[in-house]
Amino acid sequence: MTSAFTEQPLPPWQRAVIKVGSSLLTDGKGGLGKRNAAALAGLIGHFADQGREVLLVSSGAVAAGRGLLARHNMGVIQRQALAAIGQTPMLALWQGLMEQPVAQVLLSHDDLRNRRRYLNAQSTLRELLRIGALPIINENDTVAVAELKLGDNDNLAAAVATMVEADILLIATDTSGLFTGHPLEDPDARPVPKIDEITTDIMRMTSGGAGELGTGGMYTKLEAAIKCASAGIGTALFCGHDAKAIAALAEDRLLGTYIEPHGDQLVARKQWLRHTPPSGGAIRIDPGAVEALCEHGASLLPGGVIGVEGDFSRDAMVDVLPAEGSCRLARGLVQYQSSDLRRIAGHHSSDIQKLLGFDHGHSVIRREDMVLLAPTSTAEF
Ligand SMILES: Nc1ncnc2c1ncn2[C@@H]1O[C@H](COP(=O)(O)OP(=O)(O)O)[C@@H](O)[C@H]1O
Ligand SMILES: N[C@@H](CCC(=O)OP(=O)(O)O)C(=O)O
Repeated sequence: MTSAFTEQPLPPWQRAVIKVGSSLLTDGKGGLGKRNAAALAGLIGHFADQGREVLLVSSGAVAAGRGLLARHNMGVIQRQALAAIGQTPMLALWQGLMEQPVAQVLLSHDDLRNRRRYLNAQSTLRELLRIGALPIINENDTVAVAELKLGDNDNLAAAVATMVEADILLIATDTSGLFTGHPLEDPDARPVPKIDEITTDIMRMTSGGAGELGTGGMYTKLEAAIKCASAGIGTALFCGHDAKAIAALAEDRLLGTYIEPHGDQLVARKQWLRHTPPSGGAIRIDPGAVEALCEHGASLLPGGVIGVEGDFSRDAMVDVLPAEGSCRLARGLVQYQSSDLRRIAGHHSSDIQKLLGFDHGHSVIRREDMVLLAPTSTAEF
């Protein structure tokens, strides 16, 4: 077998989701071990020093619980109980290694399917990044009934990457990347450094299943990569206990497998925004806001809103119109429902909390949620 991957450059990124598998966080005796976590924490700290944003999806709660209670042959309920026991030590492990505050975020399948809970999770994650905390995300194993369990953190990591519009998903596991067959069972297995598109032949390479401590093996990692690719996000698989692979990442190089996204994330998102069905609602804005949007590519703030037409909910697709006339300037996903927007229209963003008693952020429509339509716009999109 040719076991060696060679280094390749990674595309530039500003926001990453890093997923760490259980196998990397154990000590060989069934409990938590900190050696690999320390190296990965160092890498995350290095990225933070560079001003880049990282969210961590960490497995290891069940493994940590099992280390404390030495249980074997577990069914779902036993795993859920052990996850509840192990979640705190797992989080404490990371907190002990990080300089920045860590934030526990437990998500379930339900949270991702329910629009309101999804949006709240999204806002909280964005706020955590804004204040410089490290979100540490795991599945909420205790409440997830078997048929609604996400089941593996690879797919959870892809959902989080899409939710926060990450530029890249970095998956740390116990093998150097994808091989053409199971690296321990297939003597002819060769490394696969780069994948343009995940085909059924590529999925078949993962039939060997997971390692002793993992859940989905390479199969769920490729599933995650497929989800990310269609959202314009690249995925990198690397070995989290290989010092060379970690050193390479610190220099924006990859020793492992890179799975290309299908297209430019921004273009894909703007395309999606352009074609999302309208809610029938509209927002009228003053000339200063027209200039900010169309010439400077700014977000729409409440101060520039002079009229709200129709009734719409938070996250509805609304048209943005000038003070008079029906020529649409832009369209976008609104952060405040129409009744709340009427109350904050014309006010400074810093007054939102006082006026509404809550705050979904300082913008009415965030730049990344908006697409410009006016032919005279000089701002991008
Ligand atoms: N084609 C393949 N290439 C590499 N690893 C594979 C392949 N097929 C199965 N595997 C297994 O997948 C394991 C990694 O997945 P998993 O055990 O779920 O790890 P994690 O805990 O990091 O999620 C590897 O250790 C290996 O045993
Ligand atoms: N939520 C579980 C992790 C499940 C999981 O996907 O594990 P892994 O395949 O090691 O990433 C735990 O914390 O133990």
